[in-house]
Amino acid sequence: MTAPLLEISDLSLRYGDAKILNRVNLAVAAGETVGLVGESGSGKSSTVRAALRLLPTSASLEGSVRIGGRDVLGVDERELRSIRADEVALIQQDPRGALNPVRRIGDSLTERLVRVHGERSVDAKRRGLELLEAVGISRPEHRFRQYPHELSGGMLQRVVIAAALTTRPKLLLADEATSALDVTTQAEVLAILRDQQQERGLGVLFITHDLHLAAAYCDRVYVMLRGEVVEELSGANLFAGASDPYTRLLLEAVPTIREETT
Ligand SMILES: Nc1ncnc2c1ncn2[C@@H]1O[C@H](COP(=O)(O)OP(=O)(O)OP(=O)(O)O)[C@@H](O)[C@H]1O
Repeated sequence: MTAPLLEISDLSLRYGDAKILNRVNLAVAAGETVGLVGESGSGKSSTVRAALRLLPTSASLEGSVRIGGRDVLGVDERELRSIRADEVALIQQDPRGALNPVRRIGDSLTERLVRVHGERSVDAKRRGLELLEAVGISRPEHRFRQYPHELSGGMLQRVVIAAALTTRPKLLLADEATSALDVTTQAEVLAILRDQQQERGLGVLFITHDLHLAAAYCDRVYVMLRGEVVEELSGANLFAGASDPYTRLLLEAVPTIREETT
């Protein structure tokens, strides 16, 4: 087996006396979709943000995170920027928060390629347009010139996915990336992510509250409780195979959780 794209080992996180993560272990290999589920506050987002060193300075971290074999917690700022630029992309729940409201879609889409990767703007534009088409946006030239407020939430999330893919990451961290979308748009966006993943052999860490979605969409699923990974199951076996009492409780509470999140 090849080395995982993301390997989190014994990761612990504290803010002062508050212990947020306790010896978290998880891995994502190329081509794999790995779910991370657990109730609100269990530490899912903190795990992802810690993996990218996107935490406030008050955070104290122990353990190790390797992305593409590189030691994220040990590298200097320069190498950290290179890991973030080359290896990984983060997609969050709110596309409006991810896009600058006063910049055109096209500029948001191409700026990392031009500014971080030094591509010529004409090449960046070509790639941006190709990706808009790939994520199912019609008339990409027209959309390129528009501003975020002119697009629906579903369309914007497609733009965010396209923007995440511009720099050809190997690993996608999707933190409730489809949770704010209506069911039909969610299904479309998930299908696009799956296509892109298969085409590029991306590894995806997929954080979700939705256990049915995790079971259907993920190859493997980690279950978190109060900052710890309590169980790891295959997606297909999530509902039938859970042995941890908390996982069982979480699964039994599914209708309630789904109502709360809609
Ligand atoms: N900057 C911070 N300072 C102190 N505590 C924090 C900070 N950020 C997060 N926390 C705490 O860490 C815990 C885990 O939060 P986190 O957002 O990782 O959970 P989550 O599982 O992603 O929840 P949700 O699904 O609601 O986003 C929570 O108790 C939260 O209050």
